[in-house]
Formats: sequence, C-alpha cells, structure tokens
Amino acid sequence: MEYILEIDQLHKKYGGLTAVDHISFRIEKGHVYGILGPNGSGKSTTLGLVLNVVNPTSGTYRWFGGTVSTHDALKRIGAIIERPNFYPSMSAVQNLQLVCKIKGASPSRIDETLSLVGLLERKNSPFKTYSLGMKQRLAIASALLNEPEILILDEPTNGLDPQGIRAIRDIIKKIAEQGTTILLASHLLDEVEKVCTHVVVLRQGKMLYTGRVDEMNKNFGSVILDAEDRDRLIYFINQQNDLGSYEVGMEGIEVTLTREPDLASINKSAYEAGTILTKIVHKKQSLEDQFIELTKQNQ
Ligand SMILES: Nc1ncnc2c1ncn2[C@@H]1O[C@H](COP(=O)(O)OP(=O)(O)OP(=O)(O)O)[C@@H](O)[C@H]1O
Repeated sequence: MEYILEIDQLHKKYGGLTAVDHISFRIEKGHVYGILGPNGSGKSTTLGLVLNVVNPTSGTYRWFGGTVSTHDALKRIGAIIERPNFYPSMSAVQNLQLVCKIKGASPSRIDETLSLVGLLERKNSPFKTYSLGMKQRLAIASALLNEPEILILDEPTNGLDPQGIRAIRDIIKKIAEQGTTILLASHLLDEVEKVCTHVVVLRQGKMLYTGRVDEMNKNFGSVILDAEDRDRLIYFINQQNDLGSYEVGMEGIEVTLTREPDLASINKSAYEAGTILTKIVHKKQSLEDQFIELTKQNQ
C-alpha cells in the first residue's frame, strides 16, 4: 500500500492544554481526506504538525513512506493554512510568476492552473479587485504550481458566500479527479460529506472516527413499531435476529436494525406471531445525527 502520510500517536500539548491527543491515521494516494471537528478540536494543530510548523510533544509522522527528508517532502506538498497573501496591485499572473520564482517552479503551468480555478479571464486584473472567493481560488492555483502530490487546505470555504463555497468545492473535486490527494480541515459536516471520501473526526484533540465517509453513514437506522399489545410486541422483537436493541418512547418502540430493513417481512412475521402492528416506520439516522452522536458519546 502506498501511503502519502502516516501519522502515529501524534500528540501536542500547549502548557496544560492538550490540542492533539495521540492521533493515528494514514493517507492513501488518490483520495480526499477531511479532518472534521468543531472549533478548537485540533484540526489546524494537526495540519501544523505534519507541515513542520508546530513541534510535536510526542509521536511521529512520515511523508511518502519515510523515504525523503521533511524538507524534500514539503516540496511535494501544496498547502494553504493561512489566509492567502498576494501583492494587491499586481495581477494574478504577476503574483503567480513571483510564486514560481520563489518555489523554483516553471511558469509554464500558470495559465493551466488559472484555468483550473476559473480565473483565466481575470488573470490580468489586480489582486485587490478580486472577491474573497477569487482570492481563495488564486491561493489554490498558487499551491498547485509545483504539481504537488497532495494539496492541504485549512477551512477552504470559510467566509465565502454560497456561490463561492460551491466554486471551491467543485475545484477541489476537479483537482482530486486529476489524481492529486487532498487533505482538508473543516468544521462543516456537510462539506466533508460533499467533498471527501475519507474522514478523521476530532473532538478535543481526540480522534473519534477514521474511515470512509460512506461507511460512517453505513448504519441501518431504526424502525419504530407499535401494537395494541406492547408486551407481545416486545416478545416478538426479542425473537427476531435482524432486530437489535429496543427503547420504548413516545412514538412507539424504537428498534435498532442490524441489516437493511424489509418492512413487509417484519410486518408479516409480526402478524404470523400474533401481533398486529399499528405502526411501522423506518428511521434512517443522518450523518449529522451520527456526528452529534459520536461527539456526544465521547464527552
Ligand atoms: N499556539 C497556541 N498556543 C496555545 N494554544 C493553542 C495554540 N494553537 C492552538 N491552541 C489551542 O489548541 C486547541 C486546538 O486548536 P486548533 O486551532 O488546532 O483547533 P481547530 O480545530 O483548528 O479549531 P478552529 O476551527 O477554531 O481553527 C484549542 O484549544 C486552541 O486554543
């Protein structure tokens, strides 16, 4: 397996405050990873640690299988972790030419990257005339100039209007489709759900979940059942293999499902067992519910 980044028990304390608490995860080539967590959960610190701008208290990380020094690894990474700064009176092209000089990258890719972020038509306008969304897109173009193997973005859509947010998300998807691995930090579950294939959920520096976004959502939800004779219904629930634990609530008896539900077959089995259901409703937990559940359980 080819890993771009492997993080092992990374830990960061600021005085008495633990910002990142022994986290471990790996980044595989070609996927889009999201570090998801509420404000102050340690997302930016994690990015700072792997970009060598924050010193770890303990733990390790290695880039590209550990075959290169951190200095050389950083040349293969494109990162935007602070609000981008360019020369206000200079155009996008002039700013990017300067970036190429500093990075030792060829200016031949300037138009290509500007086109990718949708700024080709405005390439000669001074930076100061750009909207916030355009500034952010220019920052992405700048990070792509040296053809990085991984692009790292900290809250890439913060402060943007809905149109700007959409533009950035579409660009991220396009970059990923071209084969660049992406790691982004976000406090927005919706953003991670829309853009990322994999997620690391952080809360107070602790890692609560790591894995595929679609698997995080892979739970079969619950079914709410009710019947005139609840004792008999509970007896029935206990007899069924695909019905898990249950809770008696206002809406009826909520039963956790252990596999994809077949409501007709539950209804039929209940009838055959002498229970006439007065209610049968499938309730699927949204990713948001699960995220809240995850962060609650670990308080
Ligand atoms: N340089 C620092 N000195 C002291 N404490 C810090 C420093 N940087 C971060 N912290 C603290 O570490 C914790 C994690 O902060 P971090 O910025 O990594 O979280 P975050 O998830 O990126 O949050 P946000 O979304 O608000 O940026 C917070 O409690 C923060 O106050």
